[in-house]
Amino acid sequence: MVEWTQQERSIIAGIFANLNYEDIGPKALARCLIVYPWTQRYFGAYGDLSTPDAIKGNAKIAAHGVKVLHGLDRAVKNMDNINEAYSELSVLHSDKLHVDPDNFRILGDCLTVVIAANLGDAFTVETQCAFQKFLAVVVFALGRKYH
Ligand code: HEM
Repeated sequence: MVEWTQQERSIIAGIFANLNYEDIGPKALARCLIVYPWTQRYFGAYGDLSTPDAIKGNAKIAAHGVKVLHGLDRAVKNMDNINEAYSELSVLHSDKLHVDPDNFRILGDCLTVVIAANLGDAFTVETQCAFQKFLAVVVFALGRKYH
């Protein structure tokens, strides 16, 4: 079981309490698709992804970016039982969507970049440590139902 310090808990809660989901979610997913283009293969039904501008202006991608970010709320609200919180989403991404689980880490990295750019100096080393740990636990939980 993962142990969280009070400081880690308050940093994670603080990041999400101040997060603009409609801004950060689309930016993180768009970066993922642009910087790591093989991740586009799962979004074939989303329309034009042919250029970085097309991806950044794609409303379906933007909406899905918001949805993914809200998917992380589940972990924030269940810090002591993240595996259980993600068991259904893990099955979905593995059995139904066949998303390569390496991509979870990649998306997490893109999210880190976007949040860091947004927070500027407030994204301290302590903030990055707590957020990185949080993402590692989420990525592990999402990968649990792969077989
Ligand atoms: C932080 C990691 C991730 C979280 C929290 C997450 C969360 C979610 C959520 C909440 C949904 C909607 C499920 C539903 O409709 O019931 C979803 C669907 C989906 N996810 Fe993820 N996801 C993550 C990573 C990824 C990655 C890395 C990819 C591919 C590169 C991906 C591809 C998809 C696709 C293709 C769908 C279905 C979209 C659709 O139905 O239009 N996800 N994800």
